[in-house]
Amino acid sequence: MMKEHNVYGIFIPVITPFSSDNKLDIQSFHKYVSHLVSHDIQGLVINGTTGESPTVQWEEVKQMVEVTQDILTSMQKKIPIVVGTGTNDTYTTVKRTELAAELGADAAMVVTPYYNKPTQEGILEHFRMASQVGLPVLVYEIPARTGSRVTVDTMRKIMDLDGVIGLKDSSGGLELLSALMEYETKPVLCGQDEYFHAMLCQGATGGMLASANIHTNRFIEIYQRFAAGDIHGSRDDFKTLEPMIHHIFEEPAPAPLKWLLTRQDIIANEQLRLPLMPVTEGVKQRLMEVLSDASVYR
Ligand SMILES: O=C(O)C1=N[C@H](C(=O)O)C[C@H](O)C1
Repeated sequence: MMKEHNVYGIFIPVITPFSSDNKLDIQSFHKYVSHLVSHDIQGLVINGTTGESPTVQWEEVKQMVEVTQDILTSMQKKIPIVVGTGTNDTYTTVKRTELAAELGADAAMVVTPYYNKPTQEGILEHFRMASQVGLPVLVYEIPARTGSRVTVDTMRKIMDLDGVIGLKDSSGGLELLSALMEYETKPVLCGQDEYFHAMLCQGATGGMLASANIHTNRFIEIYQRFAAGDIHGSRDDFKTLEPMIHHIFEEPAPAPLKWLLTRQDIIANEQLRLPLMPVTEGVKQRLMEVLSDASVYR
């Protein structure tokens, strides 16, 4: 199981590949995860936003976790598998966190409850219940998607819960992170790709970055250069990736990413489940402008 000291470096949130008839394409998943695991990544996240969690069934999550475990065993790699278990219903979140623990996941990623707009007290209780399951919990704060924002005060209380090992901060700026850094806090991963370098400078211990599915080694190098103290060099490297990151998030995720992975022949199909739609020609064009063919296939 994951511990606080494992919350650093580059975590890759994986996409969920579908066939053209909208079934889980487990063959593509196998090829794709084997490719990712061949890089020096710190961990994988199944059923995150990038994994299209709102339209993925638990049975499919189970299959993806099992295939990932098989791949890690056969490649003799030991990296944590984090599973997204959070919903806007505390009972279901607890149930899913229990199921993830039974599956042998190393941690659960629990998003702030969305849509029903709970009070700060309700949000704290939600995380208290999830953290009592016994599987380490990574808190996932993403107000732009959830419709609720956790205050610094509440986040500090959540981070103090025994079963919580860290935060994935997709809060949309540096305010939450800098406020937490004023106190002793558990590790925080950047979950907002365009702020990756800025958040490292502010004290983040790494990133959970959908865009690191592409140019994975460059993201790892940026992290490693930063960790070795080369702030300016790592920033200059990161700047070269910013246009790609911008276009990967120009339309709802993970449509642009699925298209790129299909182009790279890593997955068979860019299919998404409705209501998500395939990436438009305009974004494809702009992505191709910033990624020469040679660099896309790197
Ligand atoms: O997969 C995720 O979960 C991620 N969520 C963030 C978002 O939805 O904006 C971005 C991050 O790159 C991955």
